[in-house]
Amino acid sequence: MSMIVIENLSRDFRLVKRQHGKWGGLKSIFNREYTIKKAVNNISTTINKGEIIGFLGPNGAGKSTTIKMMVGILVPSSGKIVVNGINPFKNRKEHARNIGVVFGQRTQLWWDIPVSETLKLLKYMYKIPDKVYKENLECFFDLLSLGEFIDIPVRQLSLGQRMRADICCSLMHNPEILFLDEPTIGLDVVVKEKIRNFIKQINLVKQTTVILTTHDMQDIDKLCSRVIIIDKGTIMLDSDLKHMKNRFGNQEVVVVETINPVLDYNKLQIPGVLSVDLETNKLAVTYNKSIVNPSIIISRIMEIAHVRDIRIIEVQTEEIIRNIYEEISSQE
Ligand SMILES: Nc1ncnc2c1ncn2[C@@H]1O[C@H](COP(=O)(O)OP(=O)(O)OP(=O)(O)O)[C@@H](O)[C@H]1O
Repeated sequence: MSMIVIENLSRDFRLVKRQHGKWGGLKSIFNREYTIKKAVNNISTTINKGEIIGFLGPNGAGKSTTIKMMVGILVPSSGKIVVNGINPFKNRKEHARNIGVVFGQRTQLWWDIPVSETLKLLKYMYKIPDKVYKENLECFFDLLSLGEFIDIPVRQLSLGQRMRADICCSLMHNPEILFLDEPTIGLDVVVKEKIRNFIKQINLVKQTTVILTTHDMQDIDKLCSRVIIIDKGTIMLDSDLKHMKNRFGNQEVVVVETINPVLDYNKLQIPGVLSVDLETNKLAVTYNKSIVNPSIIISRIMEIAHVRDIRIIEVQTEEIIRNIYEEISSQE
């Protein structure tokens, strides 16, 4: 079932053109000229119920602008956007009941009151039935360890506690879709892991659709089944995560520890081998796995060395995304 349908969606911003020279500032007051910035340029995609989408792109690519249109706080310049059957901008009230939103950089909680009071206010605002409120509070209490800080005013919370509170509040009304903008930014590894496990669990149990923007590739690896990469307002890649890894991450490295130094390493110059790095008693062979099978490389190594240990290292998502960004920028 389609949860979000986007067709030829664009959003322009009108920027005042700076006039140069001595009288430039004065001239631009009386005779304004504008340039048009195409922040989102004719994008189309469909997101299904229960998907967790990593919405990626370099700084200024158009991620936040797209999310703001999905959330209903920015009106598109052209094109169509339907979220759970609703036009987000025209039916903002109805839309608000369907979505949860968390921006990592700023909180949506009331600064001076404890999280427990905020939750009661949300119950009232969203008209959350007693049963749903109780069930969700019980479920989120343990998963997010709310007990540590639920009665403390928000302004006294650490970043990790505040983020857990924000995520809890965004889900109390059982939204169909959760928008997360950099949910793990600035958090320590333990809290990051807690938040990722929580999102995964909610997605599994409630089939909540999740749209996630992040610059942390561990978020992508641990959560997302699909990634959409945007740059200069245009979708550059919309792919299943596994498929993306196969397409762009076709390199692996065989790392071998040897008993004696390897002398005859020229025997490893076979088609598909990209590089051979040699240290005393250590050898790292990088190869294209769609051209050569690691077993061939390993058997060649066995012929020329006494092996103590052998490992195959997969290329990390971080590196794959970096390769894709580099490829995108080299096409400009
Ligand atoms: N209100 C605005 N007025 C003018 N230009 C804007 C406005 N909002 C965004 N832009 C421009 O639109 C482009 C896309 O911005 P956007 O914030 O959507 O990028 P982003 O992918 O979210 O970047 P980041 O990862 O840095 O948050 C940028 O060039 C930005 O300067």
